[in-house]
Amino acid sequence: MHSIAVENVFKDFRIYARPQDRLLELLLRKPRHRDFHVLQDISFNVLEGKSLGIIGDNGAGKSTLMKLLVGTLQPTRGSVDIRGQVAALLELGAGFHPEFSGRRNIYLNASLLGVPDDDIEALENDIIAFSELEDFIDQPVKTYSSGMYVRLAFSIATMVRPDVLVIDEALAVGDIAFQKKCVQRMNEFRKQQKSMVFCSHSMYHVQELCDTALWLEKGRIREIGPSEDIVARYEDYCNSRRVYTTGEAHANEHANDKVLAGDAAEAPAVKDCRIIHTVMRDVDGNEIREVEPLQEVILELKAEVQNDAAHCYFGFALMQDLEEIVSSYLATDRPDVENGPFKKGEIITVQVRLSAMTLRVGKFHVLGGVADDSGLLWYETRLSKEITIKPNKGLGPYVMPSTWDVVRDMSNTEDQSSSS
Ligand SMILES: Nc1ncnc2c1ncn2[C@@H]1O[C@H](COP(=O)(O)OP(=O)(O)OP(=O)(O)O)[C@@H](O)[C@H]1O
Repeated sequence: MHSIAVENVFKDFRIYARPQDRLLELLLRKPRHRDFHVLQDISFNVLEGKSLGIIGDNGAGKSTLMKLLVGTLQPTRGSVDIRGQVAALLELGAGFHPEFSGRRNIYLNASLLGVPDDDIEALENDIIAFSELEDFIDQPVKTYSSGMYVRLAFSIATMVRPDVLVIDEALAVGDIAFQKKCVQRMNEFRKQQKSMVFCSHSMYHVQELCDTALWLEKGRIREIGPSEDIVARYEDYCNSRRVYTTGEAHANEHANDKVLAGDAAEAPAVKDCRIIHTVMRDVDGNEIREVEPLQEVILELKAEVQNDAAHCYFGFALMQDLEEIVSSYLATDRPDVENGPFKKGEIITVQVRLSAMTLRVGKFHVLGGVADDSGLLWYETRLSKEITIKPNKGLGPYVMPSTWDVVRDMSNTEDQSSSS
């Protein structure tokens, strides 16, 4: 059964060239606006217990869609149906009264979400503890920083145990430690078979937290499907665009090549190489998502060459929390590793064999990357799926290959002296 059903939704905003046109339109009853089609023909379902990520460029219409879901905006056409109690975390500070203290706002918000006063009393301490705002909870929220606002709003929205949680980009505001807590809380929420819609520019969080992802482009659904696939294709699209911007010099160089080759009418320059996948394999070549400490493993990226005479420099990194590189392996430092020139259409498989996996605990991703010939612009990157280190005995984050030796010198023992 679905908890959210969106059918053929359109949303237009009226744009007035001058503020007074709005009034004139009312008075003269003649249109003085133009319609801006922010969302067009949006349809999707979220099944009970499932989570949907909404991704897309700035201005694609994500926040507008979230507001339609929670009912703060009405669609111009089409229908939105949500079953059950919805808690939302949308615009910063929305739903808070700025003059009230954090504590009063807990009551205000929770009762708006339909929680009876007695229940709010029981939740109050947990909400405050989760938000870590004990010292500020009796201050008016207008004195809060944006991070403090989000802490309180997130704590309230998740603590009141709604059926559907709608969160717009909230994680970006908090610090890393609080982000981790939020992700944990959202995962617990999923385990309780509640539904969630989560809008974010963090592809990592969308991949980790959402079953399905919806890619909005200029107000229309470009793709919807398993979050891993959609995120990968969106990253591909972003990477190719990044080449045109941060890699302008590089792209121009190729554009010039084409002009010189008499091929001026060709489409804009494309990046030299596109990564098809990044995976970790065991020594028998099987893809693995779990690894034992000290296991011999292979990091692999597969790429397609998209331009003739391309020089590509490959690299890998093991990433924990996607913030921290724990080790890297870069061909830019290694003249012995093949770097081309490659031919357009070639499929290249690059492997690095690690004789021992020295991480002892936790989860990580393998990041595969391709740099241009300057070695400075990593214009294409692709993450593997999450890989877990199998539980094992020991302490500390690392394990090193080791051998033991015990040497016994018996020359001073009694046995030795009596026998001599
Ligand atoms: N009330 C409004 N009146 C007119 N235009 C609006 C209104 N609200 C949003 N828009 C426009 O609608 C488009 C989509 O905005 P929206 O905030 O939904 O995008 P978004 O995908 O959430 O962007 P971002 O990633 O930057 O947050 C933008 O061009 C924005 O300027």
